[in-house]
Amino acid sequence: MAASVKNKKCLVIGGCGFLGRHLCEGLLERGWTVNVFDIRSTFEDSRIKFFIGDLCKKEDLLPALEGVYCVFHCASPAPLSNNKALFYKVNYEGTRNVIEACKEAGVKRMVLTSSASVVYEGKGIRNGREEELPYAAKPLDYYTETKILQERTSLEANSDDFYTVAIRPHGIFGPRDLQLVPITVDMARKGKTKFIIGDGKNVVDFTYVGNVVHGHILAAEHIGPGSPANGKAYHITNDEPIFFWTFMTRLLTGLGYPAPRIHLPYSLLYVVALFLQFVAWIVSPLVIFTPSLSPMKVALAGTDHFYNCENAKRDLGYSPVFTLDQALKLTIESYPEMRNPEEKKGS
Ligand SMILES: NC(=O)C1=CN([C@@H]2O[C@H](COP(=O)(O)OP(=O)(O)OC[C@H]3O[C@@H](n4cnc5c(N)ncnc54)[C@H](OP(=O)(O)O)[C@@H]3O)[C@@H](O)[C@H]2O)C=CC1
Ligand SMILES: CC(C)=CCC[C@@H](C)[C@H]1CC[C@H]2C3=C(CC[C@]12C)[C@@]1(C)CCC(=O)C[C@@H]1CC3
Repeated sequence: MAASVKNKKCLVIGGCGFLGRHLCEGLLERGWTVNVFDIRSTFEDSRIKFFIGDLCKKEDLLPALEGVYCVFHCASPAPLSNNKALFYKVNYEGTRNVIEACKEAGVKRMVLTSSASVVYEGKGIRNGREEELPYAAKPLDYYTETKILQERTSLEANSDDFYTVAIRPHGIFGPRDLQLVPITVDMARKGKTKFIIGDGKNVVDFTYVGNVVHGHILAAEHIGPGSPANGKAYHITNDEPIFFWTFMTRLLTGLGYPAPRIHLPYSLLYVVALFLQFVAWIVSPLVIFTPSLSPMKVALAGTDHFYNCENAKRDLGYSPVFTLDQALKLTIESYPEMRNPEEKKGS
């Protein structure tokens, strides 16, 4: 049964990021008192108390944890940054630090933002269930490798004195998104979205940020003494699997760009991505460069990866609040600056 959270105080670690800020807005609407902890400041809100610091430093965290009922840990370095040292420092060592600081400050609950990619290693996943999918034995990138360590550490910390739960969103998109929409538009403006990787029939989940926020808040309201959610991981999706390339076509055409139309062999692109990754590794002692075509991106664009969220429905009372149609409309409308500048000239 969901606990009453009226005026309970939470801390959103990573609250100045894409998901974090939406989470703060959702929590405030739900009646929570919200503190934000982040390494940077990106917005102001008189209802929120901001703490700027590094989650890897306990002395930075402790003041922000005073009187906190639940911590939402959704901080991470940028998923596609490929910075191995930073991923380990923040996602693994930093999360251990967050757990220690929570216990020292007497915080009893933590909701971790994990990722559905923790079970993904480039092979197709269709309607994947949490209890049927092991952690990826061969993660495709350092980000995923450290998200696995982060989730495992967080769930192992679960006890009757400190309740933890992990939310595994997949392919989050929405207003103020820093990954999916900006990268896709950048590719479109460089003429790189005319290609379809593979046969274009791979089915995936994309999850609207409002639904991810809803899942996080439900998780915080449900963990506690005797809850089946304690120490568990939950897939949170839109529950509307879609062809990856149908989603991309709707996003691109909705922003005034042409639809992808030229098929390229998946295996060829994957080999090219592996070669570029090898070259980047060879030259890394001299220069750091992150190829835009990575094995992870190619795999995500060319294989099935959609997940079952029945466990979240059963244990958390989750169901998506926004449909994919509503979500795409809200997202496209929120990005006037991302529209194709050529469409005006053509009209
Ligand atoms: N975007 C997606 O599609 C998905 C995201 N996720 C997970 O959701 C969470 C949020 O992702 P998203 O909102 O996209 O990411 P963002 O990068 O937008 O937000 C993360 C925030 O955490 C901050 N941060 C990073 N390092 C530290 C640190 N050492 N101390 C304090 N704050 C720090 C970031 O600051 P800075 O920008 O300066 O690094 C940023 O403000 C992440 O855990 C991610 O793994 C899971 C599935 C899909
Ligand atoms: C037309 C075309 C190929 C556009 C590129 C879209 C990509 C930028 C996104 C498609 C799937 C997205 C995705 C993530 C980042 C952006 C994409 C690769 C994550 C890796 C972000 C962090 C996660 O935890 C998992 C996400 C999986 C899906």
